[in-house]
Amino acid sequence: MKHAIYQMDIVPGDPESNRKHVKEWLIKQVKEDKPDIVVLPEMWTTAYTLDQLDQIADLDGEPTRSFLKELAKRYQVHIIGGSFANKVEDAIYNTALVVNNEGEEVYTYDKIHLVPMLNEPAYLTGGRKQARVFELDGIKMGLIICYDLRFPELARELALKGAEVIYIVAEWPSARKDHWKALQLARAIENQCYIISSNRIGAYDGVEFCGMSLIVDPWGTIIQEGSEDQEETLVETIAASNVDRIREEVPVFRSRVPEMYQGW
Ligand SMILES: O=C(O)CCC(=O)C(=O)O
Repeated sequence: MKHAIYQMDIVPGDPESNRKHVKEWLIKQVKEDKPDIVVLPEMWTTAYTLDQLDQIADLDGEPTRSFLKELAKRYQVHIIGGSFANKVEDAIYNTALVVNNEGEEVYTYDKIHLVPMLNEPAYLTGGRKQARVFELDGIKMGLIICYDLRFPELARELALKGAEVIYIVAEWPSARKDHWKALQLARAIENQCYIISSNRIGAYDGVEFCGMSLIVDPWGTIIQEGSEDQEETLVETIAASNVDRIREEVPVFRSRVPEMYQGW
């Protein structure tokens, strides 16, 4: 499955302009080197303009949901649609959306863990729906959002539900870039699955973001790594058969003793 991961910069507080930018990028990708699936970063419509979200967040997923569905259908590409601020009644969620290449919504997820360091809990509501595994082209996939990466329980839960690939959509700051990389390697090694991330570059409100989008294979080897400061696209074809091979070679899942980890 050929991936194109977009490590993009984001215009703060201007969803229209970011949607236009993503559309132009996708059309170019499809023309040059058609991917099967594309991946966008966290909060790519607005960036972390938390104090403006009440005015500029999507309402019940619109218009970003229709925008992504239309793009996916027209260009016949699956879209891991990063995440966007999404107002539902009085609450604003950090919502991720996945659509298939027929323009159908296959998964939606609200970021569970909110970031105290960015004051997220003052503006956003944490998701309380269980993360699920979804399937595209016969590959089982999970998705987490940025700070969720620090909670191994969540990635493990997805792996136990069968995820062969876990996507991470992020706006991860440069100040903690070593954690960004190390945690992704750990999640790939311990869960023996692909970890594929899209992180923004650029800066907002004094916070710099570190790019370094990654494709890590189920052995924990980095097969692609984005730069720290350039908009760029990582293109890579992955084969889910590597997951089974590595799980046979080092049979961690068969060696688990779950009754010893209760209370996790
Ligand atoms: O955990 C971190 O250090 C960064 C998390 C973050 O920036 C986010 O979830 O948006």
